[in-house]
Amino acid sequence: MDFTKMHGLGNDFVVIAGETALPEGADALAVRLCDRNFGIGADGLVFILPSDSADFMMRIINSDGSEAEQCGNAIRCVAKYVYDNGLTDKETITIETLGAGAQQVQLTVENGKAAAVRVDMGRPVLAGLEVPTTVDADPVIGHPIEVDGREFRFTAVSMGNPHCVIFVDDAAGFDLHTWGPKLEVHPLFPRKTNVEFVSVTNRSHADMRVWERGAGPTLACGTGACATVVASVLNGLTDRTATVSLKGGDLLIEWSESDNRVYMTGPAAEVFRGSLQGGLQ
Ligand SMILES: N[C@H](CCC[C@H](N)C(=O)O)C(=O)O
Repeated sequence: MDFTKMHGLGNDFVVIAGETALPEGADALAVRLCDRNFGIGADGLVFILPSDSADFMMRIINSDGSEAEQCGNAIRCVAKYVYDNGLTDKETITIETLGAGAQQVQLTVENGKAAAVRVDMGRPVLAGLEVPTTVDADPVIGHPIEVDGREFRFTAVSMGNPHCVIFVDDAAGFDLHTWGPKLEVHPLFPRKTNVEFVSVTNRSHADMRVWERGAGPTLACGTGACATVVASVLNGLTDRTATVSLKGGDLLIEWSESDNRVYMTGPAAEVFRGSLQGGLQ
């Protein structure tokens, strides 16, 4: 069983193509392969599968074995993989995910390889009960949430997966490891949540650090960057097009006023290829 190690701004994945459906035990396999000491090491395990409604389907399993509905950095990696490996010759393709259906993906090709990738990440879901949260409001902006005696104010956004966006003075210096895991499992989020700490520097730029549901601290989060710009607009802090700087690099995000869809542009990279001894067991 061959695999390809890829990343989007350091948010890294083991990518497996060629299966016709999600294999039995994909959760346990993700835990094993994503282990950075005893496995390959990655934030998630990604399967490229056939689709009835798009050119390809992507399914993503976090390193803790939980399946996510959507993954922005992984979808750019999948787009690069299918083009670079000749599974398609189209530079505009569609990829289906559980959380957003068939999404249009535009490749920028350089020297025969996909370089930058622009993804239609779909429409944000802002109704609190649909994110989901337990807050019956639409949208949920600046809502109080308390953990260990400390109160934060969050804005809730779903990009197919849930996000808890909190504005702080210094995202890069914020104590992500203390507060991220507590907020990830807060009862206000029935399906847990990704947590973004954001400091806005001007109308077209924000710094963001992320604690991901099911993966912990990652260097970048594509859906989180989308949620960051949506929340920043809802809070009157940025314009609808902004660059989000993550620990692993920058993503350009546009929340289009005309179609209410969020577009994400960023890189994807292949690091190495390998084969799994003993297949998918
Ligand atoms: N951990 C996320 C999935 C990966 C999202 C992130 N890596 C991205 O690039 O969007 C979740 O459980 O919702």
